Amino acid sequence: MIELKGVTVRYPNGVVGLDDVSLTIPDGQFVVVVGLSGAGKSTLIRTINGLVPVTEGSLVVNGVEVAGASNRKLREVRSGIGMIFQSFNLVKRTSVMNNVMIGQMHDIPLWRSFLGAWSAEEKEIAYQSLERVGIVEKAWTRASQLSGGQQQRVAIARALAQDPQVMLADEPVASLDPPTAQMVMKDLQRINRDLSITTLVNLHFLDLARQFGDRVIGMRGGKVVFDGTGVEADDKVFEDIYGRSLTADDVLPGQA
Ligand SMILES: Nc1ncnc2c1ncn2[C@@H]1O[C@H](COP(=O)(O)OP(=O)(O)OP(=O)(O)O)[C@@H](O)[C@H]1O
Repeated sequence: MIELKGVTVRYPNGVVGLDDVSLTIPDGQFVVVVGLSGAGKSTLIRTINGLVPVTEGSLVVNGVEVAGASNRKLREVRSGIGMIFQSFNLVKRTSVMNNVMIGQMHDIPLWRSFLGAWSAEEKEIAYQSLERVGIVEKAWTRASQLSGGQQQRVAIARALAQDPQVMLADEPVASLDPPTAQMVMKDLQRINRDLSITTLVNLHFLDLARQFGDRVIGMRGGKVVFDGTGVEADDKVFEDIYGRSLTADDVLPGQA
């Protein structure tokens, strides 16, 4: 479970990234977070992962208080959280397999990961993770030779190999074409349902948010301004979240 109570995040330059946010995200929920650029979506994800310190309030992730936590505690929290980024963040010049192995690295001494001296069990976990995203035949391909959608699948497999309780995805489909964006969102949804991994996905396309958000959280100016289901999130709700009328850029191209 993820629980924020009155969480405010103030960056060192004085900008408020989160403004008195209270949220409870039960285990296994699939949550889509929407809002314009600068609304605080990335700050929310980075705060849950302990990368940005909580200025005020309480944030408990899987039973651990993150606000004011020691580096050791933060490492413990992070080991249970898989991260997915817009830009995939793979090591491009090495194989898919090695990239996925990096997901298990918090359990593996660094020298072994450099030598690629993986145990049979570690390899099995990596294969299973690649199977979950349907890309096992690419295990020994260099990451640089994959399409964007394939790279994002490898990034998802890398996160899965970590055996996370929570998955945080920051604009995971923003660099992908519309059909590939659909496929990657379906991968995330299927994994959430099959493995009950609590999943938070930042999105800016409202049609994807409606389609995939069992729960949609709308942010504006660091505050939660909507919290409901994808079905409830009609155009009026999105206009309130965005503080403006909707435009063609707000939907995935080809879906309008
Ligand atoms: N490291 C930082 N230092 C100072 N201010 C920051 C920092 N990171 C983000 N901010 C500010 O915090 C606010 C929230 O930003 P955040 O990146 O969380 O928004 P976002 O909704 O994820 O937008 P985007 O989709 O553009 O990333 C913005 O005003 C932003 O300028």
